[in-house]
Amino acid sequence: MNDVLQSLFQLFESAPVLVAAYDGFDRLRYANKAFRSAYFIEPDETPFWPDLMRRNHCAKRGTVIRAADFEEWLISTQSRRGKVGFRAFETDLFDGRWLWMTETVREDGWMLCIATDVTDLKASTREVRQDRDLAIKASYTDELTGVANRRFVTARIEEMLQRQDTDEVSSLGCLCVLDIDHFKGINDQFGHHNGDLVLKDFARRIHRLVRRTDCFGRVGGEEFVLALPATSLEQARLIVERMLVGVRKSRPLKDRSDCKYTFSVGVAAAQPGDTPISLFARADRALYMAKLAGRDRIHIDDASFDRSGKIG
Ligand SMILES: Nc1nc2c(ncn2[C@@H]2O[C@H](COP(=O)(O)OP(=O)(O)OP(=O)(O)O)[C@@H](O)[C@H]2O)c(=O)[nH]1
Repeated sequence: MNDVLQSLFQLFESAPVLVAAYDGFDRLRYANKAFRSAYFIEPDETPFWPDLMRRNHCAKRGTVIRAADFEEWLISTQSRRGKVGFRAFETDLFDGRWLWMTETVREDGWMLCIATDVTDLKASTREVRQDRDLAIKASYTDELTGVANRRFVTARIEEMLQRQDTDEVSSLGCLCVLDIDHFKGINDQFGHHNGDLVLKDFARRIHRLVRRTDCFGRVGGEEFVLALPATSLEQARLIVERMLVGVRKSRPLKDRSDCKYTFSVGVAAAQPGDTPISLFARADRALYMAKLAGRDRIHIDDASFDRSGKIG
């Protein structure tokens, strides 16, 4: 086996295809020579993907990013990156090359990237393919905040519910419904445009605390969901508590330091036989309880306790 691994490693190093592996935290753990050269990575470096993209973008090298605002592009891309088992797309580099990039993702979040140079391939129809990729991206993205939309998140919840390879109820995962408190009041007091900025601030803050294996998206006006596969109620509670603290500190409007906001969360643990609708209904009921109890808090669905017997 060691011989095979060694030969494989040598083949990767000499191959013209770009090969890389990222761990569940999106840290580069392996890149062959072709990959390191395309993205300007030293042999002993293991950067996080966002840092790698940011530094290459600043130096105008590596991937060409056409978005006007790099950080907004990053949030939008990260909210879908590594959340599906496999995807493939065309991308171009500052050096003029076009790559056909594939991403294969394991359940624990590790990702294998393999890219081939397709610069000379069907260049005349490239624009059509790019338009198709942009349309696919748009169909999964919430236009205002850039995070995933209802369609994308629902598909991830379905996948979470299909992973019934365990008897432990708590390890199927949890669904959280997050809703900004008194959002109508924010619109009324600060105006609709500023209300939009609050929504964007919320999406950005929550997104920072979302793990690669989780999925966060906007499903309605001021309503968001967070799917946490293979996560116990106790772990879910800890994750959401950190989000509540982060949002409490936020002052989302530059010129209005008096503008602050909170949100409430309902959490339900997935049960065997659940559908996205039944699970969402329980989390939504828990959200209602959190609102009733005074807002700016988390409420865990009572049935989730009953069935798992304990928290976690
Ligand atoms: N600025 C802005 N407002 C939106 C958007 N979508 C929905 N809204 C507003 O969000 C508000 C939601 O208000 P409600 O559902 O009454 O709830 P709330 O005021 O947040 O109160 P609680 O949820 O009970 O804490 C409504 O006034 C909507 O018009 C949007 O994209 N941008």
